[in-house]
Amino acid sequence: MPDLARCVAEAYQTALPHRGQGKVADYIPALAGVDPDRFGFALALPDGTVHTAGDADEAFSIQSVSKVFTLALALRRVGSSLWDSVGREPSGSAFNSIVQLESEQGVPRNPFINAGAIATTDRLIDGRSADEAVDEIVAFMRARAGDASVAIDTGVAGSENDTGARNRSLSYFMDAFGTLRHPVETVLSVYFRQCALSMSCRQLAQAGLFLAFEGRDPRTGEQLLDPHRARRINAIMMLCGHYDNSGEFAFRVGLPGKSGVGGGILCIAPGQGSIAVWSPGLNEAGTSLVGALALEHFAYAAGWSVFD
Ligand SMILES: NC(=O)CC[C@H](N)C(=O)O
Repeated sequence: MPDLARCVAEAYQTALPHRGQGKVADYIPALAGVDPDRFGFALALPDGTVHTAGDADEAFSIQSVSKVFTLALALRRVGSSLWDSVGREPSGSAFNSIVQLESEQGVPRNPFINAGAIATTDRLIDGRSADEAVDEIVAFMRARAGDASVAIDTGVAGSENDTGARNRSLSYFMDAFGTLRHPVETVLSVYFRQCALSMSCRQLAQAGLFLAFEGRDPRTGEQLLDPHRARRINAIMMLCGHYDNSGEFAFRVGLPGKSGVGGGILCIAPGQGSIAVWSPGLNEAGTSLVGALALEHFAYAAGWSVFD
């Protein structure tokens, strides 16, 4: 059994000299001002232990990492009929690409590209108001993180709404094909807010634990999702979690993961634990450069790659 506290410390120290590398996302103005030198790491274990390093308690915008949780909630709510609205193949394209939507009749490739996440959120709403859906998401994240302070950063959500031409284009294009069941602005009002959830590495790592333990929160014993659904979410994270950088991430880290343009990455080590890292400098595909480096080192040191 590896000394996990030491693996965390070593992964952090190994990636630390690279802090500040990469480019902070600036297409959402509220994210542009985040300090590029921030770097946090948290490993949550099933017995409730959390090993941390660096800025692990500072809240950041989880952005597309939220797509993992809305996928879980949508599957819980509408079951396998979700797959009428979205596929589960890697796209090989950028997170906000529109090109495949035209030739593929408005059905996005997978739930982790923006179009697919918007389609997933549409199904999660399931006839409710946007606020009711957001309340469910926030309540779920608070319960999973074990922390009632988890909240939406309304400044970031407003900024996304103000600069949301691209996401509106994706949504109206899907709407034209009949993919969406609710008005575009209702769906986007949920989507922008889920992306603007503000959480720390410690909170996020704890929130991911149920995915490492077959849909069951190992701390409370609650079965939150059918085991086969948790397994499938991990499969989609492995193949699609980093857009056109998913192959590289699997090659280097070997764990299901999901990145967000806020610089956060959630990684699931099935049967072992859940890891969250945060550092705002991104590689070209929008994945945290320093975060991926730290995860690569950690997975290697702990022997936790699913291919080990
Ligand atoms: N990759 C991301 O994190 C993108 C999320 C962002 N809110 C967007 O929709 O553009």
